[in-house]
Amino acid sequence: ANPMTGDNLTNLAQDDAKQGGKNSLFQYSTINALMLGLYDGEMELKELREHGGFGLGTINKLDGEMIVLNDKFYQIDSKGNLHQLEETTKTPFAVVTHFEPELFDRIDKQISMEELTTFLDKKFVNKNNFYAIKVKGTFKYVKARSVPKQDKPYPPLTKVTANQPIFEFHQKEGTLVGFWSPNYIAGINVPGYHLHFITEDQSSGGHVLDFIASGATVEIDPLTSLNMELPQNEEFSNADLTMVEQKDVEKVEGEQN
Ligand SMILES: C[C@H](O)[C@](C)(O)C(=O)O
Ligand SMILES: [Zn+2]
Repeated sequence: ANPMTGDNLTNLAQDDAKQGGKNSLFQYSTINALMLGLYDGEMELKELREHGGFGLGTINKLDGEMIVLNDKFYQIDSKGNLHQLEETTKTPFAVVTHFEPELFDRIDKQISMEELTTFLDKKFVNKNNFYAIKVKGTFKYVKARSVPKQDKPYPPLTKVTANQPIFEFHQKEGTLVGFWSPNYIAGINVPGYHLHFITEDQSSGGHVLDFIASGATVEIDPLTSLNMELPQNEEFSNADLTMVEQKDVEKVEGEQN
């Protein structure tokens, strides 16, 4: 058919729209919904992958941490064990993009999370854009958590993370996968840094609380659009998503102590 005829254009547009276009941050549900204990979504990983093969999230029933890397989906369960996820798995909250880095750097000395985030803050010149971040290399130390699978009635995320399992890695090869989001996104997504970790030997990882990198590559993909899909279920429809304290989100996402 003539490439310029409607059907091809429509298909192209549909493909692009399906993928949310280039440089787009896709998220399913919102961080406030997750904070309230909305741990069951309809989005299958097969569909999520259409929006990006790079990012993070969790799994229905809050069954562990999810890392999305190179179009594959990994779960870190509450024992710290890594499992590759079936594409029929569903997620209640996920953030992904088609990772196409535009900024590159190399770390050849020891650098803490504090130092690296300060360094990256300077790179994120447009504080109203989103940025996807990949840090791959050797880590002197990584402190990460996972979350145990929950039963109904689901407790709020603050309650779950109050006794979260913590994993510490020493002298490990691995990759940090995640995002930096502007402060105005509070309530929708996690302002600032949200990083997950997967070891190179694909044995473990988790939601990053702290780290010291000692030799790694840094790749950044500035994201200039946001595509959010809202769960169409009873719980989401009935939730008062304004009933979340931002300080609780900071506590849940950062170091508890
Ligand atoms: C609940 C889980 O820790 C998740 C989605 O990685 C996060 O909120 O940071
Ligand atoms: Zn996380």
